[in-house]
This record gives sequence, C-alpha cells and structure tokens, in this order.
Amino acid sequence: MADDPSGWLHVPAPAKLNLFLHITGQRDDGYHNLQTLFQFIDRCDELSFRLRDDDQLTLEPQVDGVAFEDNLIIRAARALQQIGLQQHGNLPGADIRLKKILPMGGGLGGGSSDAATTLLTLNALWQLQLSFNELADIGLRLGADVPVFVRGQAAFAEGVGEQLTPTPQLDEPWYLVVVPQVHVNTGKIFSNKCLTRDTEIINIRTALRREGNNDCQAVVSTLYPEVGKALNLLNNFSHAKLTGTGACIFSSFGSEAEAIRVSDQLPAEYVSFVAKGVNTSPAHKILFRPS
Ligand SMILES: C[C@](O)(CO)[C@H](O)COP(=O)(O)OP(=O)(O)OC[C@H]1O[C@@H](n2ccc(N)nc2=O)[C@H](O)[C@@H]1O
Ligand SMILES: Nc1ncnc2c1ncn2[C@@H]1O[C@H](COP(=O)(O)OP(=O)(O)OP(=O)(O)O)[C@@H](O)[C@H]1O
Repeated sequence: MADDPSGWLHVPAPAKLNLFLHITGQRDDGYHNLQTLFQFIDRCDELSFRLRDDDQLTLEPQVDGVAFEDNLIIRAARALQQIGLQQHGNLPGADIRLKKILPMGGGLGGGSSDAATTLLTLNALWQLQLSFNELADIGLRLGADVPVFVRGQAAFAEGVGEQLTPTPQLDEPWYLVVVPQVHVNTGKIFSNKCLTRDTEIINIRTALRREGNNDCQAVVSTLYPEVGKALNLLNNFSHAKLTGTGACIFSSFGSEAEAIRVSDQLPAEYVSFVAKGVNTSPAHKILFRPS
C-alpha cells in the first residue's frame, strides 16, 4: 500500500467513462434500467487515510457545497463503521484528506469513486475483511455507480449499473475529455419526459462488437447547450460522446500525442484533459498489488 512514514495511506479514486449508455426501461421505483460499458481512466481524486486514537471521522478539506454528513466519503465511512462496530464492539476513527481533481456533476463518477475508495481502504485499515460483494452492496445504497468502483474492473453493466460482467478485453486507448463548465443534475435528466427509455436490450457480445450511443445525450444537449456546443466542436476532430449524464464528453485516440494534438487545437475557453483508459482501477492497483 502507498504508505508514508507519517502514517497516511494514499489511495486514488479514479474517474470512469460510460463508453455507451443505453436506457432500456424504467422500474416501478422510478429508477432506470440501463446497459452500459464502464472503463476507468487514470485521472483520479487523491484520498489519504490515517487511523485516529479516538472514534471520530474527519475530512479535510470539505467539498464546497457538500455538507460534511452528506459527503459520500463520510456516508461510506459511517456505513462501514456501523458494520465494524457490530463485528468488533469498538473501532478507531479515521482522518481523511481529499484532493478533489475530478469535476463534480461531470458524469465521471467522482463522488461514487471517492465512496468506493473509502469503503475499500477502511475495510483494510479496520481489518473488517468484508468481501467485494458485501462492499458493493453497501456502495449501491450510496449510488448506482459505486459498485463498479468497488469491484475495480472495467465492466458491462446492467440493472441500474450493479449487475457487472468484467470486460478485461477492452482496448485501453487515450481519451481527450472536455469539461463543459456546467453541473448536470442526474435526477433532472432521468426524469425528463423526452428521454428515450426503450433501447433494445443487447447481449455482451454485441455490446463489445458495436459502438453504442449515450441515450442521455440529446436531452442533456437541449437542457445544457454548452454540452451540445462542445459535442459539435469535438466531433469536428473525432467521434465525441457524453459520459453518464454529462457534462463531460470524450473522444478516443490511439496515442497520447494524438489526443494532445487535438486538445491543443480547442479554443482556449474549453477546459479539457488527456487520460489513459485502464481496465483495472488505479485504487485496486495500490490496495491489492502483490507485496
Ligand atoms: C448515469 C450513470 O452515471 C451511469 O453510470 C449512473 O447511472 C448514475 O449514477 P449516480 O450518479 O450514482 O446516480 P444516483 O445518485 O444513484 O441517482 C441520482 C438520481 O438519478 C436517477 N436515476 C439514477 C440511476 C438510474 N439507473 N436511474 C435513475 O432514474 C434517480 O432519480 C436518482 O435519484
Ligand atoms: N466526495 C464527493 N465528491 C463529489 N461529489 C460529492 C461527494 N460527496 C457528495 N457529492 C455530491 O454528489 C454529486 C454528484 O457528484 P459526482 O462528482 O459523483 O457526479 P457525477 O460525476 O456526475 O456522477 P455520475 O457519473 O455518477 O452521475 C455532487 O454534485 C455532490 O453534491
């Protein structure tokens, strides 16, 4: 593990891309059934953890606009702490530091990934020995995207995103990710009446063979014109797609140099970054690397 002499354990929380996102129906509880292909990128929030002498949880710095108890990091830690207390009777608290790199409301799953890294790391530090299945179940209650980050493998996902089939065979290209400066509200997109919810269900072989679309793209582009504008711009260079419910869009390239060349041609007001697609979560690479 990425330990340092001062006792802090440093573990990344990577972003994900939805290489396609099909909405295939809606459940009675309002949630949508979807099919999607998740891949991680090596762009990450940076979290650090240290056990305390008392039983408190702390988080520094706080995330702007998110109350301490609402932060997915604290919600994940509390959920695990409750289980740990039942198992062990008492548990030390933890200091957690967060360097927020991933844009919020960007469709990159940053909050979900922070939650998953917290579950995985505190499970190890508190020696709870919960399985990935148990951690993914806890994570699903925090958000639909948490389980894929807990399991840490690129995957074809069904249900609300929790039924995962690993896809280690995916290419690992370079991505140019454009970050329109708007915060998309996921609930607002899923409740929009113009969203199509009847895309044909496909099997994993088809999913891996053909390039799917993002069914949220049309609605997001209408509600957030900055996203539509960025899609049009990037499409001039390479096929561009929305990730999740946006706002971020991405294109894939065979090399880092090609991705950088396109990013250099974007007008200066566009925020973007280049990252590598990876089929194993960088958090897993740190926490579970052979010693
Ligand atoms: C669009 C994706 O990013 C694809 O990876 C995820 O499905 C969204 O996952 P997430 O951000 O973790 O979303 P959640 O926090 O679980 O849900 C936010 C809101 O979006 C709606 N929602 C979300 C996921 C889903 N499959 N159907 C929905 O209708 C619900 O109204 C929910 O209250
Ligand atoms: N640690 C956290 N980091 C980011 N957002 C958080 C965190 N904890 C709670 N949130 C809340 O979760 C919301 C969604 O954040 P997130 O960055 O995961 O969005 P997203 O990338 O659009 O996610 P998704 O792709 O899963 O829809 C934020 O607007 C914020 O209110």
